[in-house]
Amino acid sequence: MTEILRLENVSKAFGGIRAVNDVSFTLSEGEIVGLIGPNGAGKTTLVNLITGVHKLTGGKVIFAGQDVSRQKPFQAARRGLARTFQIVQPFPAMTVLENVAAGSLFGGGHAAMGAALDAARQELDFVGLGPVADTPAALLSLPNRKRLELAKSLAMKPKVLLLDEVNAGLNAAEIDGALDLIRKIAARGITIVIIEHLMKVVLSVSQRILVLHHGELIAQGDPTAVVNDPRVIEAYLGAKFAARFGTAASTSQGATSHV
Ligand SMILES: Nc1ncnc2c1ncn2[C@@H]1O[C@H](COP(=O)(O)OP(=O)(O)OP(=O)(O)O)[C@@H](O)[C@H]1O
Repeated sequence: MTEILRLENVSKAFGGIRAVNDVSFTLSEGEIVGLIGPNGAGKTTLVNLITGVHKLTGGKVIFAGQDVSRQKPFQAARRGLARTFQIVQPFPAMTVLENVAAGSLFGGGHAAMGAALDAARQELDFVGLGPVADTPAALLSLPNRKRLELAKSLAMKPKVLLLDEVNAGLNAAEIDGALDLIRKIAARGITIVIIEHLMKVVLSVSQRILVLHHGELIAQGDPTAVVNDPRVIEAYLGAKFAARFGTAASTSQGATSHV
């Protein structure tokens, strides 16, 4: 598989707090990777480091072979590093279509309005919002606002898409729909990093899982092996969870790596 993103010993300190500490991993084109860890583990900070929102205290971010450690957020977006936010905030008075076209213009996918609107229509059809393209964004339901957020990111022509709790607040059926869409996005060759607290969801969609704890990457690997990893159980999952979900452990022992 072709490498698209590599973090080398990435760190971020806020004063005395080491929010991210010496984290290294690589992502391949088109893979879906779950990023998990307790509250305050450093997940959102890591996304902010990858997308140029925060300056690195140490280490390097390499995107498509290029050192992008010092990039600004707009440069990250234009390169194809897109992200969604925990709280979805569309421009409420603009239509659904206009919101997505704005994403396309910002991301540099299309410089001209006509081309941006065409791309926006395509992405709205892809996420299933074609029929409500001319509706003001304020009138969308929560699941549809989340789809809108995805369409906006896709209009930026991303190569890597970082999804920060994209399923929060959705019911089981809505989550299934969102996961189908995430798989369809990955099938286009876009790499997906999904931050998610619902383990059932992470396990059903991720090909690989990264575990952060106190800013450190304590394990990475195959989902079954990760949920059976004693360090991950102790730091995050708890023994009760492991007993429920970890039964297939013996088949893939050794697939995690401690770092
Ligand atoms: N801008 C900031 N200034 C100071 N400290 C920060 C800042 N952003 C994050 N932190 C601290 O860095 C640590 C990691 O926070 P972060 O939000 O990245 O964790 P998280 O894993 O995303 O948590 P959650 O699951 O609750 O969203 C926390 O101790 C947090 O208080």
